[in-house]
Amino acid sequence: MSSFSFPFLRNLALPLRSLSPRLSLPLPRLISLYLPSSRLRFHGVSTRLMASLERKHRIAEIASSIRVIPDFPKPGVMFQDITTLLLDPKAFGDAVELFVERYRDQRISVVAGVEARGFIFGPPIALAIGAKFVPLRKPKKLPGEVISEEYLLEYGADKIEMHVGAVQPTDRAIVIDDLIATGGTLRAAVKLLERVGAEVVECACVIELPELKGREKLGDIPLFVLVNGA
Ligand SMILES: O=P(O)(O)OC[C@H]1O[C@H](OP(=O)(O)OP(=O)(O)O)[C@H](O)[C@@H]1O
Ligand SMILES: Nc1ncnc2[nH]cnc12
Repeated sequence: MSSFSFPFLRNLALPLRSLSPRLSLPLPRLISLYLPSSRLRFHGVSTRLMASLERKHRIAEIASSIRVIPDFPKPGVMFQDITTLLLDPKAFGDAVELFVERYRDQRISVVAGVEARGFIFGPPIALAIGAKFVPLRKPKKLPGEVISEEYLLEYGADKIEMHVGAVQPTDRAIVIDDLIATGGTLRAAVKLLERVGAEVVECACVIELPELKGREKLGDIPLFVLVNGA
């Protein structure tokens, strides 16, 4: 958002240019020299407000790009389909960017992604923040020695596995998935990481289904989500 989106700055620009024709300072710098401090404070608040509105707009676009399919894969489930989000590069990029903004300066060394849809969001986040990506896979997919955790789902039971040696006790990890429903999957992921001594800083999902109260299963581990699903 340029400073000149704010009308009072736009109005100030013309007289300043004529007052200081020989000054070769960039216009924003020129304005900051002339503006009273109260105006600067106002400008700071406006910039924060614009950033917050911009963030809300990006989140609304992400939410509207997710398709909801009733009764899939079984009656009564409102399936949150993120494949339509992936078809929209702006919304997909914004989703990744919002996670990157949150974790960039938190010394995260591991991004653990849950199969299958955590494999879509996890790797670009890991690359952007300079962390390793660790896949948490469904049973019998990983070729090396594994540890595993079983869990219950909204529609069935499952198990996830992690390679022994992929995560060290010194690692600071986040767990990424597309969605939290009952929370069983993320709880199993957290348990895997904690069993090898890593610190789990937070779990992060694009979508939360708040009615299923999944975040309560995570205990003390914070959960960060972008949107609520129906
Ligand atoms: O909070 P929970 O109740 O544990 O459910 C959330 C999990 O369910 C979905 O995956 P699913 O198990 O359907 O596997 P898939 O991604 O391989 O389709 C989703 O991607 C999460 O991983
Ligand atoms: N309602 C839902 N939509 C998409 N994935 C899910 N995983 C568990 N519940 C789900």
